Amino acid sequence: MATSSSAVEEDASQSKLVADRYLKREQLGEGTYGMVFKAIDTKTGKTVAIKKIRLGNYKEGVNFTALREIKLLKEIKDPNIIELIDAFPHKGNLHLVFEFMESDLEAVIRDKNIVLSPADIKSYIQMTLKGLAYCHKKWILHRDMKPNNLLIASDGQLKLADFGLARIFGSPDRKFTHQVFARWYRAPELLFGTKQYGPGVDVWAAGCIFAELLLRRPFLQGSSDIDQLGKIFAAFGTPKPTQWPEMVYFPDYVEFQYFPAPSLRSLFPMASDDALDLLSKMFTYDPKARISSQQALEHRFFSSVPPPTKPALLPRPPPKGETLNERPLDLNLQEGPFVLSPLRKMRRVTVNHVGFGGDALNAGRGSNNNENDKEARGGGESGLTGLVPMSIDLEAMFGSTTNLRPKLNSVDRSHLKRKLHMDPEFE
Ligand SMILES: Nc1ncnc2c1ncn2[C@@H]1O[C@H](COP(=O)(O)OP(=O)(O)OP(=O)(O)O)[C@@H](O)[C@H]1O
Repeated sequence: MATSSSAVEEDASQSKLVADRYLKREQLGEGTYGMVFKAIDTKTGKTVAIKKIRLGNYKEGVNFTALREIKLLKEIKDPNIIELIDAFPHKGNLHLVFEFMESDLEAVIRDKNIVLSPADIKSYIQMTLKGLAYCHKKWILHRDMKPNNLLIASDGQLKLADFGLARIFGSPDRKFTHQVFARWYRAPELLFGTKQYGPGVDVWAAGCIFAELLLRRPFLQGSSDIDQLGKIFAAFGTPKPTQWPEMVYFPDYVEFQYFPAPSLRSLFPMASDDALDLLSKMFTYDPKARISSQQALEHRFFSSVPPPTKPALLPRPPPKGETLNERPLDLNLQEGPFVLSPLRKMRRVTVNHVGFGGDALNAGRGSNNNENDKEARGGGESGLTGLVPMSIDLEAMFGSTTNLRPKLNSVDRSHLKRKLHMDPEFE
């Protein structure tokens, strides 16, 4: 996304120059480590994203190890890893400058106008695994893989963002509202509190992202670490010590009621046999037996038909910051004219998607209640429509699994707030 030199000059008069090089533009958002701003790199004319990391949280400042690791990150060059262009301290904050990315995988998954074909899903998950394999080869773990950390460039390339930051700046604090969602991608060994983990944690998370691409909603949405484990065990069966001998020695190990594994096919009815085989290997409990990112790339899923879609041809949401005005007018998205005569009937009909194909008509819901609307649109939490068949709801299938999963159906309010862009404090 290059900017002409005249545009740079014009901008220079309006915006603030940071570190004598970057013209600061609007704020893009705030994440675990601090604010992110859009900026123009006057040296290259390119648009960049600057992550401003609050050093106040790191009492001794960034130590030498951290600086050495940041230097290492700058040397990572791979088409599926976001490029760290520059790093510098400014006014007590550390600034990390990254290439600017138009979108992210979370936006793709949530965009109801996007239909993802099996070839598209294959392409997105292949790019994810390629980025992971590159870093794992260099012994760098991500540790915080989730769809909004998988950014998408204007040429369709998916790039892993925030690589290595968890190691440098410490594991993100799960107290932050925006971090709660990362739990859904956490491997069972992390949930059991082990401090000795490896690249398998990223492979597990990639498996969750693969599942989310297939289902178009987060796969296992735990409301606490224990609930997350319960949901994992309801999906894949409670692990037996013979299956995963180290499990019982983990610091936070708790014994769960035995629950047999349902068939993977019942969870992902539309996935190919190859996709299911790869998923089962990514979701192997014992991290030592779990498939590696490189082995996953070599799995027959990627060589069987259909071939993965070329990145440039992948369906993508409109770039960030693009307003509806810039898109073709869609009358379905607009409010129609008001009715001036008294209403005879205040009734609205919405369609509720239940499981796959089990649509039920749901009449008379209030139109101003976001949560009701979301629920009515199907899936509760994610509010996704049945663009692709939804998976079977585990509880609906297996009846009472409440011992395993105490809050299976509870809607995560903070997630809703985030998805609806509401203030986390809002009640
Ligand atoms: N390289 C980038 N290009 C464009 N936008 C970016 C880039 N990096 C981050 N952003 C945007 O800035 C915002 C904050 O990003 P950040 O990565 O700090 O947190 P997050 O991904 O929202 O949450 P978390 O910290 O939990 O991962 C998000 O909207 C993100 O899409």
